Amino acid sequence: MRNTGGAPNSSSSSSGASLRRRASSAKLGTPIRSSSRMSRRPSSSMSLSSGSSSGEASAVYSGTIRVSVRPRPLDTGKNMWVINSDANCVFNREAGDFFYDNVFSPEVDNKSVYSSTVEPVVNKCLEGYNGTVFAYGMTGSGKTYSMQGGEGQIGLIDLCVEQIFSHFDAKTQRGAETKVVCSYLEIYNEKLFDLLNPETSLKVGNGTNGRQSSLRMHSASSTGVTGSSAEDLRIRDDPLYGVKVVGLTEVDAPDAETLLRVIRKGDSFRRIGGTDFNARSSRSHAIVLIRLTSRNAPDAPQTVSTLCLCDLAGSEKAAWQLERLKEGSYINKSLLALGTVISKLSQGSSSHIPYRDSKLTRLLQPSLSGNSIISILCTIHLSTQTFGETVNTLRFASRAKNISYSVSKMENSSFSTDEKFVESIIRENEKLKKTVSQLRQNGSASTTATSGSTISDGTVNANEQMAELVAENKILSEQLEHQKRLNEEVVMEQVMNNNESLQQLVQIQMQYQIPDPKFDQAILGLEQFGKTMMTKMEEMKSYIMHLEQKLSNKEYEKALLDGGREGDSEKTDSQEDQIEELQRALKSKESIIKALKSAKSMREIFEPPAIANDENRPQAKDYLKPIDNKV
Ligand SMILES: Nc1ncnc2c1ncn2[C@@H]1O[C@H](COP(=O)(O)OP(=O)(O)OP(=O)(O)O)[C@@H](O)[C@H]1O
Repeated sequence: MRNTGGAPNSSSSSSGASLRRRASSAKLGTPIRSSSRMSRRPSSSMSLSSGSSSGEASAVYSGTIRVSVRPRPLDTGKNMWVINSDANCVFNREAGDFFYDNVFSPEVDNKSVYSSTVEPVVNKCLEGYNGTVFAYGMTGSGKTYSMQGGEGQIGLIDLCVEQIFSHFDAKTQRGAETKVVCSYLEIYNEKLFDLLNPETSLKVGNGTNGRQSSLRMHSASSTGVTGSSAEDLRIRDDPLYGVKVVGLTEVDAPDAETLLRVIRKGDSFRRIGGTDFNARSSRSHAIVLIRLTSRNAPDAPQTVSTLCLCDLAGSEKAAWQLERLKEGSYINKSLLALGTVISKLSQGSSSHIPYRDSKLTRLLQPSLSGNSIISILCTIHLSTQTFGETVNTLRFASRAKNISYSVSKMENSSFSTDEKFVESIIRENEKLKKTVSQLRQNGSASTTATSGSTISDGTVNANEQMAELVAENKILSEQLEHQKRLNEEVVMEQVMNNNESLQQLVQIQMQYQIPDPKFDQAILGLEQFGKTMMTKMEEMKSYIMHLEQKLSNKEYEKALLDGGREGDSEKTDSQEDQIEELQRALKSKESIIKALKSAKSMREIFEPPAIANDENRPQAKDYLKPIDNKV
């Protein structure tokens, strides 16, 4: 038998000498492959370099996927494989030798596996890089044992939680702000379920007896599948995270105990059932998402990263139970899709990567397409009975080892202009709100403390604040011009909030009659703001028309598909996704119309005689011309 698809060289000779010879190279982190493959990969498994994105210095982490193999201790049958942990090699006379970053001995404990496979990824996550860890292997080979733990062994997920909180607790003591948020979902029969949504009534899926029954929590059963049957969740594109699961529960975890409790609860809703190789087989892919946010000081950049921990369902040959057969076919189909994606990526293929072929690959798309540092733990059986499956797993592992990536740190100093803009505008808005409430207080103080137009100290203070506000507003207006369309919905909301705050300021000035030349500057600033708004409105109007045109084309295409190709559900799904996306984008139309109305009302405020009399100065109304709201 020969290895193909990026698998290491086959060797028919005794492995001893070749293993030792290769050990030194493997330890240096240089994968043993044909020279052409080696030249495509970075020389070390993971490296940190400084890169540049959009003209800004940002740390870029380059490396290959870290691949480790963990054999399960043999219960019965003959051992078919030689495991050489020193050389990080798995060998079989027929299949050849396979080299990875780590090959563990069957006796190894979870802590040792953790320190070589997951800890380096978590370290990087804590610095602000996204990280993904997944356990892959045939049914009963030890994925859940590794990820969740069992038989006195703490799981890799728990060890992640420990590491995260020991780091964050120390950081918090040094004055940093930290936040941990967790989500947990499963993919069962190509549907997505929220494992942190216990509110939803739980039903048991069709068991082998074909009946439906209700359960509160799972219980291991060799005849039925247990777990939640909440609504199927949808995946959609997201400009910040690549993809997003709509409506997925996010739970704040202030400490390790809470996070572990949340994850355990999720575990309890996972679907399990019995297979030939595992009486408590996970029948779904389970994905824990832990989002880490930290800021060393209030003015320091914020670091955001996501750690994605996946316990995949195990591949298996055709099962004897009808329900297992159906699940098995979904599991195998999604693992096949993952294999295809890995294979294409490992070939450096510039052709289409079929991420949309399964929910699993679609969810892992951002990670696999270079947004995340990845470590894969492949679990294997050593027995004769499972020889074919083990070879398949090792080949998958070899292909994964060929994939290289460059991941950027998720720090808001390296966010795109849009994200920075939204962040800054939110901060500005907070400041404006504070100023407005201070002015309100000062204004009422001055009204009670003075008679006629005498100004109190409080009002002078208010004017200083207003001058600051004008300066801030100018910056804000400049930033506005740079914002891109993708974020327009969020941006419009923020712009309107600012607009409202500014209008409140003008109203306060009029109400309390604060005579100060600085106020004129404020008005100029507001005019500039209005002008910028108008330019933006025009841009948005044409963008909306473009979206509406696209939407009607898509609806037409979908109608054709619905009518002509009933069976092609994937195509129509993707069409529906696109239509929903467009409809969502079009929602901003409402915001724009609201903003236009708001701008018009601002124009009416700008008509106080003292300002309108100055003929040499451009008037707010020059910019704030009424606009046809029909777009
Ligand atoms: N390294 C190991 N050491 C000791 N026992 C193990 C090891 N790996 C797995 N086991 C045992 O083997 C059984 C099956 O393991 P596990 O449930 O982790 O398999 P799995 O790969 O998750 O299977 P599935 O895909 O069917 O869910 C369990 O009883 C587990 O305790």
